[in-house]
Amino acid sequence: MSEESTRLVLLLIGPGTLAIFSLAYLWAWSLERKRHYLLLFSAACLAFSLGVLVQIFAWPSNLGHNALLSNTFYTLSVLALSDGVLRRSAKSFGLFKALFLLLLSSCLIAYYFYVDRNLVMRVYIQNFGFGLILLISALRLSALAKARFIDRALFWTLLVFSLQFFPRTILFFDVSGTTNFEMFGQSLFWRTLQLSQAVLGSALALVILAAVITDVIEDLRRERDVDRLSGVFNRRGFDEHAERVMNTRAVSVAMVLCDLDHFKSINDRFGHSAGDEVLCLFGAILRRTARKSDIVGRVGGEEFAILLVDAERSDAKDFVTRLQRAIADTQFPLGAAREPVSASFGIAVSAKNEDLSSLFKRADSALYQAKNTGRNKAVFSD
Ligand SMILES: Nc1nc2c(ncn2[C@@H]2O[C@H](COP(=O)(O)OP(=O)(O)OP(=O)(O)O)[C@@H](O)[C@H]2O)c(=O)[nH]1
Repeated sequence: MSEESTRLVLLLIGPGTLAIFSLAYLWAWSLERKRHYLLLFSAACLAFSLGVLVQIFAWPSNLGHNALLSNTFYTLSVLALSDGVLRRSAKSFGLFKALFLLLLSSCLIAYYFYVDRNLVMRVYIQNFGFGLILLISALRLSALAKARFIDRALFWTLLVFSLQFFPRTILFFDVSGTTNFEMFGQSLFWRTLQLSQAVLGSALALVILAAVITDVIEDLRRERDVDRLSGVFNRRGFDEHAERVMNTRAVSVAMVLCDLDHFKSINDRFGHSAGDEVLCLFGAILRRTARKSDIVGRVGGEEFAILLVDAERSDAKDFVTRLQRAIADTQFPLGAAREPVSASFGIAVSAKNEDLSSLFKRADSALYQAKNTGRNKAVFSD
C-alpha cells in the first residue's frame, strides 16, 4: 500500500468509527422510538463524520465552500450532541438558540474567509465555540456528577471532551504555526485534532451508548417490578428489594401488612374502575406517607406491604397512625355519599436474624387477627 493510501486509511478511521456509532444509535432508536434523543446522537455522529470527510476529500474543491460546508456539519454535530445529552435528562438546548449559533458560526467563518482571510481566526472560532457549547451543556448536567455511575461517567467524559478543545487548539495550532490552508491537512494541529476526535469522540459515543443501554434496562426492570395501577412495587419487586435490605443492613425493620376492608363490596357497588381508582389513590397515600428508604409494594389484590427500614415498634405505630389519618382525609371517588374507606393492619417488628419470609408470616397472622376482630384496626405480632 502506498504511503498516500495508508495516510488516507488512517484518516478515515475516525469518521468511519463515528459512522458506525451513528448506525448503532439509529438501530437503538428503531427499538426504543420514544427516546427521540437517540436520533440526535445518530445525527451528531453522522454530521461530524461528514464534516471530516468533506475536509479529507476536499469536496467541494472551492476552499471557501469547503470551509463553510464542513463548519456547518461540525456545528450541527456539536449542537445535536448537546441537545441529545440535555434531552436525555429532560432538558433541551433550544431550537432558536441552536439556529442562531449555526448562523453566527457560518457568518464568522464566511467573514474570515471572504472578507478578512484568516485561518487562525477560523480555527479558534470553531474550536473555542464548540468547546464552549459543550462545556455549557456539561455544566447544565452537573447534577449527573452525583447520580448513578454511568451518569457520572457521562458527565465527566463530556466535560473532558469539551475542555480539550481549548488547550489542544492553543498548544498545537500555535506550535504548528500553520496559517496556510493548503498546508493545513499536513499540520500537527490537524493530526492531533483527528487523533483526539477519534479517541475522545469514540469514548464519548461509547459512554453515551452505555448510558442509553442502562436507561433501557432500568426502564424494563421498573416495568417488571412496579405495579402500574398503584405505582408501588409489585410482589416480585417488593420481595427483591426487601430481601436486599434485610441481607445488607443490620438494622431493625418492621413489616406492615395492610388490607383494604370490604373491597369486594366497593367493586360490587361502585364498579371495578372505581375499585381501581381506590387502589391508585391508596398507592399514592402509601408513597407519600412512607420514607424514601422504606419499601412499599402491592402484594395482593387489595393488600399492600411496607417494610419500614430502621424502625422499632413505636415507629411502626406512628407510621400506621399517620396512614390511618391520611386514609380518613382522602376523598375516594365512591358516589355522592363519599363512602369512607378503611384498612386493617398487621405489624411485625424483626427479631434478631429473622428472615423476610418469617417476618412476613408473622405480620400476615397479625393482619388475619385484625380482620377477624372487627377490621379498621392495627394488630401487632408478639
Ligand atoms: N378493582 C379491582 N379489584 C381487585 C383488584 N384485585 C383484586 N380485586 C378484588 O378485590 C376483592 C377482594 O375481596 P376479598 O378478598 O373478599 O376481600 P374484602 O372484600 O376486602 O374483604 P375483607 O378483606 O375481609 O375486608 C375481590 O373482589 C377482587 O376481585 C384490582 O386490581 N382492581
